[in-house]
Amino acid sequence: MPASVLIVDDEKNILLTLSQSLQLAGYRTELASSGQVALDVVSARPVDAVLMDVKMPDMDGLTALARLQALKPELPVIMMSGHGTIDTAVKATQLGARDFLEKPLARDKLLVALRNALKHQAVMEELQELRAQMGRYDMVGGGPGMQRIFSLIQRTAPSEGRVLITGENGTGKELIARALHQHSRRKAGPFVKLNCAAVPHELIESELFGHEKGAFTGAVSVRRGKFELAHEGTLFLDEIGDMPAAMQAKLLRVLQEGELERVGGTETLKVDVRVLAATNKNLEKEIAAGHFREDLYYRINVVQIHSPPLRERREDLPDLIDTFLQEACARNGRKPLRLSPEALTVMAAYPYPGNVRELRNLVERLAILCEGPSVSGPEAQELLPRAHGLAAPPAASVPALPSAPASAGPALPRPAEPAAPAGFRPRADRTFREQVEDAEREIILHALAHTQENVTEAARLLDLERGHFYKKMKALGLRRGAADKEPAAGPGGE
Ligand SMILES: Nc1ncnc2c1ncn2[C@@H]1O[C@H](COP(=O)(O)OP(=O)(O)OP(=O)(O)O)[C@@H](O)[C@H]1O
Repeated sequence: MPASVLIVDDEKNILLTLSQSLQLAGYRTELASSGQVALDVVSARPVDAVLMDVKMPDMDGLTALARLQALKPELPVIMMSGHGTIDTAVKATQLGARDFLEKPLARDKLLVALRNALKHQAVMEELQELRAQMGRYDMVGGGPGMQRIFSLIQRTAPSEGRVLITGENGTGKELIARALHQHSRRKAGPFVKLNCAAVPHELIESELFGHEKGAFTGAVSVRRGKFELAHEGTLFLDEIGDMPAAMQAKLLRVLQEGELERVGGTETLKVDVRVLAATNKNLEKEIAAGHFREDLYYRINVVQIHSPPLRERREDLPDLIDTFLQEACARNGRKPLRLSPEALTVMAAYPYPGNVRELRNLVERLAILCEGPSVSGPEAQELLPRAHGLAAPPAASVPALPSAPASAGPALPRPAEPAAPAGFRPRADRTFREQVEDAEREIILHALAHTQENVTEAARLLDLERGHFYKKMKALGLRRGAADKEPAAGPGGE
């Protein structure tokens, strides 16, 4: 349907000439002889754009513009005037006019202004829609990759279909699983997670199916498994590619029959669970190598959602950085920080082998270490792992960071131990104590980054007792972030 333009002018000839001209260009037109009539039309029915004279009796164009903006702030209005002064044009723009044209109007200019206004409008509407979707899914990113994911979530969530979510570590697979649950018919039920890679092989069966009292040494009481806990809800099997072969066969049976027995039990339990699974492995290759059952693969892979690595969707970086920066500033009780364009350029060039999780950690460090109010290019450069090959900047306020892998490999490599902050330079403007604290903070943040924010694992890596590690974090002003993956109870706790 052609776009409709409301033309507002007290001169009848102008109304008719403009109307003819716009209709010839393919627009529908409505005519209003005063500001008040324009307001009535806009209140009564949808209009795509307004073209309005400034000088009119009764209500002048600027007053009408202010009222139209109050009524429909998103409606694009182009003002026109035969007596246009710079002052009037500035005022009109301040009031929200999209453009200002001088009379007599040149047809070409008018059509270009109108086309631009409508295009701008369409982009704004699209953005609003995306923002609404992001808000709905707790996920940030307006690029084509994320749009595809939002659209798949929207279509898949309400079904009972099993979904396999693939992608490198830290790309947001768990967020996708949670969004699928939150928008499913099971949303009032539980969302239960099991990280198959985090549970010792000998315990995975009892984690999934539960056990009876005395089933094995240490089974001192009956315990319900994740399947039972997820009854009438969703079970998210993270890192399913790491599930031991014997368990794959047992899982297949539950998926086929919806029945299970607790370890050491004889009673058959019926469960109503939707299973979502995620992996950073290529399961087809795992099948070819004999590590994963093909029949299980087809059972869990009814719909596949791939979460691309961050380096393949750099267009999402500004939004992600902005969101994480504001969150981190609020969490650390500091005024909002801004990223300078130079800092954004530096950050956009980094490959993020640890994907969004790594970005989030880097931004958290910025919020803790940068003095602000805006992050400079050298500060951002100093923050990024050196192995990325960026030239060392002159002395900056952020201490140097340890090396990290330069390649953008398929998964975030985890060193056995976090490296000490190599390249740490003494600084004349910090006391010895402050520099020691800076270094401690760096080591802790680095350990957390390499254990995917798992506090227990990070403490273990640094050979610190967990309670001591917490105290140290607190003393250094580091709080547990929202992304903290510390399990609440038992391995893979939700
Ligand atoms: N699109 C996004 N918007 C906002 N935050 C995101 C987005 N994607 C990922 N994150 C954040 O990045 C971190 C890692 O996300 P998540 O745990 O979902 O990744 P994952 O792919 O499941 O990782 P892993 O494979 O290591 O378990 C979390 O803090 C999450 O909130």
